[in-house]
Amino acid sequence: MGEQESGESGGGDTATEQAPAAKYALVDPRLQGISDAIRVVPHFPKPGIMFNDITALLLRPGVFKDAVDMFVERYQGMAIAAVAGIEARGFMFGPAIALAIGAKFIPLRKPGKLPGEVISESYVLEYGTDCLEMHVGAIEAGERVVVVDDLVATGGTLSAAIRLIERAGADVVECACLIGLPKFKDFCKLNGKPVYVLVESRK
Ligand SMILES: O=P(O)(O)OC[C@H]1O[C@H](OP(=O)(O)OP(=O)(O)O)[C@H](O)[C@@H]1O
Ligand SMILES: Nc1ncnc2[nH]cnc12
Repeated sequence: MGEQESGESGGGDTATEQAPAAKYALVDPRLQGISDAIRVVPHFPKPGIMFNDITALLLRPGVFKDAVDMFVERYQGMAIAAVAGIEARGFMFGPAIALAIGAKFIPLRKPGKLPGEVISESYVLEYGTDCLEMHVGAIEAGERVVVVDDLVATGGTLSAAIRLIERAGADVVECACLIGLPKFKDFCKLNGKPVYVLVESRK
């Protein structure tokens, strides 16, 4: 696999030359179900954005479990102390992964939501700007962390998450997303950290 780790890349050229329905068949059959369960909504939340909606996947317990299982299989046994989930959609996958691998879950929240002392990092989005916050003391120096979100587009959100965790002295082992937008293929790593993506956005 390349520096942008991808669940779809393991089958090499043979997989990418298949008809769309068989795109992931030679890599891991679960990936096709995951890809098919993601709804693409054109022009949401504003014109020109092809919105990848994971709520349809959440309605299908078998597919939802496949996605969580694939991350669990990747990170179990890697001495991961914490899974950091990005609000809001990273909260839908991160806790299940954390429990399964015996790690703590750290919510990285949008501004003003955490009651304790926080550190903050701002970032630029595909459709705006935002900020992530983490409680001081949630993580200890030297701990190994996986950052989880549903999707990577520009990589700005994950980069802010990495900066937050590194400011606390912890080690980001990898970032994990269900979906990578095609333009993200141009990135190799974010802040020097690998990004593992299960499927590429269909449109
Ligand atoms: O790679 P990027 O360009 O940074 O974009 C990816 C981020 O955008 C979406 O979240 P959004 O900010 O829309 O917030 P939400 O989860 O609260 O809807 C998505 O869930 C990622 O967190
Ligand atoms: N195209 C997209 N679909 C869903 N979430 C997103 N976050 C940023 N870009 C997105």
